[in-house]
Amino acid sequence: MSLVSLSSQTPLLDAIQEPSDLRGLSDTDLLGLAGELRSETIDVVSQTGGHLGSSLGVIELTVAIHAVFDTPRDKLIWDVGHQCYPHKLLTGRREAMRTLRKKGGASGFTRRAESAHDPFGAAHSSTSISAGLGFAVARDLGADIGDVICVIGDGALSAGMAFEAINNAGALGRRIFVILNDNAMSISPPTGALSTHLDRLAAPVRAGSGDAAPAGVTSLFEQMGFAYHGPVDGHDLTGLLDTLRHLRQTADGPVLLHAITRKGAGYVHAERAADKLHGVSPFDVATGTQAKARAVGPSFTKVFATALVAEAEQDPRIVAITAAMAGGTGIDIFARSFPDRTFDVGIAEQHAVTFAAGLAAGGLRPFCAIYSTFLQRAYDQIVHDVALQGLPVRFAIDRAGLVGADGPTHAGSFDIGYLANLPGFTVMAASDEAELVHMVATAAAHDAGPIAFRYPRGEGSGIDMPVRGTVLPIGRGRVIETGSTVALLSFGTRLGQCLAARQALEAQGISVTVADARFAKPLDKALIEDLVSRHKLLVTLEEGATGGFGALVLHHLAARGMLDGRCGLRTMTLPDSFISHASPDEMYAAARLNAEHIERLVLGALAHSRRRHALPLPYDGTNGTVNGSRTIAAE
Ligand SMILES: Cc1ncc(C[n+]2csc(CCOP(=O)(O)OP(=O)(O)O)c2C)c(N)n1
Ligand SMILES: CC(=O)[C@@H](O)[C@H](O)COP(=O)(O)O
Ligand SMILES: [Mg+2]
Repeated sequence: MSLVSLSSQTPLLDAIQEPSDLRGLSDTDLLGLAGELRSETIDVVSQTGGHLGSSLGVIELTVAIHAVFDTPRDKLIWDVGHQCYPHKLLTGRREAMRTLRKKGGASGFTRRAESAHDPFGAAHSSTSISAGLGFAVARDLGADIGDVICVIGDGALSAGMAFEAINNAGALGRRIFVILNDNAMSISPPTGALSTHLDRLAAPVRAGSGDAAPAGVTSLFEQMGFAYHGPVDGHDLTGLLDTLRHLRQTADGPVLLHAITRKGAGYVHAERAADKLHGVSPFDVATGTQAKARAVGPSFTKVFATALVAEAEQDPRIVAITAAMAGGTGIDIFARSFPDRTFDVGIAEQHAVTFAAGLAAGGLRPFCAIYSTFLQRAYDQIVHDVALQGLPVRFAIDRAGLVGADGPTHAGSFDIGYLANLPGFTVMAASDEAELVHMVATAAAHDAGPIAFRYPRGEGSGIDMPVRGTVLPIGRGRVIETGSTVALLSFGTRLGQCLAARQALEAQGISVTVADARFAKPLDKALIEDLVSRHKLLVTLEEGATGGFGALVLHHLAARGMLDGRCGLRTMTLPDSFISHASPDEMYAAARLNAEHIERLVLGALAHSRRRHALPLPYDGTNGTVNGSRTIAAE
C-alpha cells in the first residue's frame, strides 16, 4: 500500500527552513508534510543516487521527532546516518540535497561540519548510543544540552558496541531516548538471534493486532535497565506524536521506543525490491529503473567471489565470512554454491575476525571478506586473535583506497599500514582483476599465517582473465616495463596510472621502469635493491595513507644503508588528510595520485637531483598535497 501519492507540489515543505517551523503545524499538517517529505526524498535520490530505502522508512519518525523535540538543542543522533536524508531536508539543507554525495555537495551521512543539526557524524554503524550517552552525561554535568535521541536500526543494533552502550546506559540511568527503527532489514535480511527476539516483540504490530509485545515476552532492553515502549507502528505519525509527547513528559531514565517500520515505505518499487532499494544510482521514478554505470570490465567484487568459488570447489576447507555485507563483498555469490560454508554474522566485524580465527584454529581455511574501512573495527582481533597466534585467516579486503560518493568514512586508506606492520602477516594488493584471481589462489594455499589481499571498489580494466588462479611466489613482485632512469614501483591498481605516466615521460626522453610490487609484506627486497641500484629515482605508489608500503620500502633501504642519495627516493600515498566525497577520479585527483601527478613528481624530483642542493620540498613529503588541513575537498 503506498503511503503517498508522488506529487511535485510541496507547499508545507516549502515553508520549512528549520525544525522549529514544524512546531507551529497542526498534526494534520504534519501528516501532509510527511507526504511531501517522502515525495521530495524520492525525487532527490532519483536525481543523485544514494541510500533510498532507509530514508523512506523513517519519514514519519523524522517528522515526529523534530516536531516534538527541541532540536538542535535536543541532540538527534542517527545511527549509520544513511537514513538522514529526510532529516537534512527539514534542517535547512533542502537545496544542498540536490548535490547529495557530489563533489562539494551534501554528504550522504550526518556530519558535524555540515550542520548544527548533525551533533555527531556517522556512517559506520552502531555508534549512536555511545555518542548519545556522552551527550547525556555532558548535559547532566552542566552542558547546555537538552534531550538526547538516538535512532538506531535493527541491523546496527546487532553490533557489539551497541550493546556495550546499552549496558552502560542501563546502569547509569541517565535520561536518554533510544528509538529502535526496526524494519527487519539490514542491507539484506538480518541474521542472528537478536533479529528473532525483535521479531517476537514486533509480531503484534506487524500482524496489525495491536501496539504491545505478546504476553509473556519481555524485551531484553527492560532487563538491561531501559523503559521499553512498544512495539509501535513507525508509520503512524499521529500515534508517534502522542507517544513521543508522552515520553518526553514522563521519562526519568533511559527509554527505548521500539518502532516498527518498512524499509522503502511509500515507494512501491522500493517496497517490492529485495533490498528495498538500500543503495541506488539515479533512477526513473515511474519505473524504479536505475541508470547503469558503463563498465569496461567485471567488478573486482565479482572477480573475487567467482575465484573463491573456484577454489572452494577444489577445497572443502574453504569457508567464507561476511559481516552483514554479503552483496557488497560478493559472498552472496559464494553462498549460492556453498550455503553451509557461508557465515553472515551481522554487523559484527570484531566477532567475524575472531570467529574466523577459531575456524582457522579448527583446521579450516576461512576467507573473511570485509571492506577495508569496516575492518578497522576489528583491529585488536586481527592483532591479538589472528596475528599473535599466527592463525591462517584469509582477509579479502574490498573497497581498498578511495571509494567515491560514500566519502572519507568509507575510504579504505589505512589497512596497508595497520596490517603490514604485524609480524607474520602477508599483505598483497591486486593491480588488476587478473592479479586478484591469482591472489585468491595464493591466499587459499597459504597456511603459514594470516594473509590479506586488497582490491578497489568498482570495475577492472577488462583485461584477459586466467581460467584458474595460480599461486604466486610469496614476496615476489614483477617488472612490467623496463627502463633505466626512473623506477615506478606500484602496490595496487595505481599501476595503470604508472603505465600512463611512463608513456608521457618516455615521450620526454625519460626512460622508465614500471614494476608491480604485489606484496607489501614480505617485501621483494631483491627487486627493490635492484631498482635502486639501477635507476636515478625510485618512486613508490599506493592507494593508502602514509606509513604503508612506501614507508616499509624506505625502512628496508635504511636498514641496508642504501639511502645514500645516489638514487632519489619518493613515496606517493594518500595525503595526510581525509578527502571529502566526490567521484573516485576526483578524489584521486585531490590525492594527487593520477598519471599527471606521477609525471609532475618525477620531473620535479629529477630536476631537484640535477640541482643537487636541498630545496624546501614543495610539500610535506607527500605527493604535493597541502598538509595541515584535516579534510580536503576533492578538486
Ligand atoms: C561498522 C559497519 N559495518 C557495516 C556497515 C554497512 N552498512 C551500512 S547500513 C547497513 C545496514 C544497517 O541496517 P539497519 O541499521 O537496520 O538500517 P536500515 O538500513 O535497515 O535502515 C550496513 C551493514 C556500516 N555502515 N558500518
Ligand atoms: C551505508 C553503508 O555503509 C553501505 O550501504 C555502504 O555505503 C555500501 O558501500 P558500497 O556501495 O561500496 O557497497
Ligand atoms: Mg533495519
